[in-house]
Amino acid sequence: MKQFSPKIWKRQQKIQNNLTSNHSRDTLTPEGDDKPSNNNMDNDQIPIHITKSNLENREPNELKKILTIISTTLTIEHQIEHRRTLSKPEAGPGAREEQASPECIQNQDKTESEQKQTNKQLHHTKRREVPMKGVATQKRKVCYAENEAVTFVINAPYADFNNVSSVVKVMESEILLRFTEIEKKRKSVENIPGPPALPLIGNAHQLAGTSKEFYNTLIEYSERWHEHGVFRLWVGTQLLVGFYKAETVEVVLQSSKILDKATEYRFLHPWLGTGLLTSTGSKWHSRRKLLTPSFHFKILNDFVGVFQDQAQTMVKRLDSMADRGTFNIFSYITLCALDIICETAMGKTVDAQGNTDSEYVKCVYKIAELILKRQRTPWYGPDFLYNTIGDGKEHAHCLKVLHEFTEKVIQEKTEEFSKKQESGMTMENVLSSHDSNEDAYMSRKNRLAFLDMLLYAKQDGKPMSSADIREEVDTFMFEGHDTTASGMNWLIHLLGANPDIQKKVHEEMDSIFGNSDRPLTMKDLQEMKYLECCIKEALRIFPPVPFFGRSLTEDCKIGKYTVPKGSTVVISPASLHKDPRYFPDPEKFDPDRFLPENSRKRHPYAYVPFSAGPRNCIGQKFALLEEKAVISTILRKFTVISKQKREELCPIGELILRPENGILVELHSRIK
Ligand code: HEM
Repeated sequence: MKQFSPKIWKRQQKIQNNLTSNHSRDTLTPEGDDKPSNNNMDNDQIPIHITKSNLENREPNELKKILTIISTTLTIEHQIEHRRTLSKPEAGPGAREEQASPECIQNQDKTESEQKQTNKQLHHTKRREVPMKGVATQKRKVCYAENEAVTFVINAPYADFNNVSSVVKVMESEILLRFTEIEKKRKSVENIPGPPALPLIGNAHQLAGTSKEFYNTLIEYSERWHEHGVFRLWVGTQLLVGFYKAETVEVVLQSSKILDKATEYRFLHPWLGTGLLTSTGSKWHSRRKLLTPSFHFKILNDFVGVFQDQAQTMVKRLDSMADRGTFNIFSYITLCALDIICETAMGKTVDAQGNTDSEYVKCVYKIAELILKRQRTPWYGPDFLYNTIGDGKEHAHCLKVLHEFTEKVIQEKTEEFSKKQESGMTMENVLSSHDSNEDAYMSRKNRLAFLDMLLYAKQDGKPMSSADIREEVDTFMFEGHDTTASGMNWLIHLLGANPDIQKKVHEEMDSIFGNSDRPLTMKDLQEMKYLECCIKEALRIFPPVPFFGRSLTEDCKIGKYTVPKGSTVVISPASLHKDPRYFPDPEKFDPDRFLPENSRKRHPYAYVPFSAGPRNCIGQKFALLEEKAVISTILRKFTVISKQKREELCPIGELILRPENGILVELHSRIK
């Protein structure tokens, strides 16, 4: 028979008071006597019964409260109390395990803090873990997972006592709670239009096809429910709400509260950690503040030299394809973009264009493919399963290669940086020595990279750790090359399919460069006004990031609809950008839409290829400059003829929007 100390009893009372505030007391009373001092209980019972019948009639919020109270009050201390009791030989079923732990019994010679420490360690090592979906208990807290797709482990406080029946009861009530919550959620969003959902799997079966089908389904739904501005889907028990009208998108993107990324981004964590793209809360805030100066105009000015050099390398490769019929230009542009981001992010050339066998380059592509596959394959979710299968092993190999590469570069740069610091160089000196001469071509030796800026950056007076730096460098590598590559490829198709528009770009190039083949400068890029309209229009028709997601941390009101907390919001620029109210004849490639006089009055959230609001793309200026530099270098030299019709392009909405069949073109040398 167990004895409970007055302290524990107080906790019991607290639970009881909370539980019985609205309901009849007899359903939830602790077993045994009501009195603190003689509170006898059966060994294989926990002090409180939590059964379906006494939870069934409660509101989900109340249920949640009850379970939170129970787990916060049954603390480590409580368990230690149990251990002490159980360590007595007559203690019953749990006794054997505890007898082997004489340290459990309070040692009078130890100070209180030493004792606490010992108990803590004990608790930690002896704790048994009961796997369970949908809820996590960490020491004192029950955290409710907002996304049922995640599997958590409940470190059930009772598990230490071989008290299986009690654990089962807790689990039963948790499962009941989840179902009650989901049912309530389903009812509350019934008025949001969407396809009928099956029990448990929801609409997962409709989304389970290829990336192309997935993309097409989302586009189709946004067209079907266009006038509502939202549609809902259930992926298992997770609610996804699509937003694709300027008025609804604005509510999410302008909010300073809806800043958390959707849970699907967690598969990027092994590679990118929680860098700027994937972090949340105060970490994101401070990183964003810290990294913004890295996109300073003076730094971007240095990058023009990189754009120029890499675009020249690409044009040399394209020379061998010119005037020779149709070929796929996709990988030429993509490898150029990869070389650009390597050099600008790390100050290192990987020569992807010259060395397509590079292990690093292969792993960059492979890991993106593996991440995407994992996002769409529910059983690939749990790490312990994923790590044992072929894809998981390949993923681990790629991670090793990618991280080792960035770590090596960071180490080399850190050594260089230490030398510079010894000679008294500061961030201010560096920036002032990089006077923004828009007309100058910066030689490779003098260029700065993002990594240099990160080494100089200080957070609360302290430099960033090399792990922090790696997160950000890897994030730039991921976010900063496929996106621009996608944008440039679609643009090349559109220019090649619209000779009149291409002619205007040629005229603009000729007016800036004449017959000269001199290197381009920042000033030249700023003069490319018409090309900029073309780039923006291509980003409208084919947004490189076709969807992005946020997780709602509170209910979100959209007109007559309430999208509940915990839902994933999917913003779809791919659908948003085709709204005929803002873009009449939306499929038409018409760069004039972006002339200042035509875009001034447009709804600010009708066009968001770089997202918008506080979590917009930090690299958008960089991206526009890079696209101008690369495309202008191609068009100074060649005329492009597209060899595909629009319907033959088959866009696939993966992590980025890419053409299923590549971009088939003919290049003809320009005779000026
Ligand atoms: C055409 C090219 C690009 C497009 C269309 C694009 C688009 C986007 C979009 C839509 C987001 C928001 C994603 C989300 O909320 O999940 C984003 C975020 C971001 N982008 Fe870009 N991007 C481009 C180029 C770049 C480049 C070149 C860099 C870096 C050099 C970059 C770095 C980032 C980072 C770090 C974020 C996260 C920002 C934050 O959460 O504070 N992007 N980008």
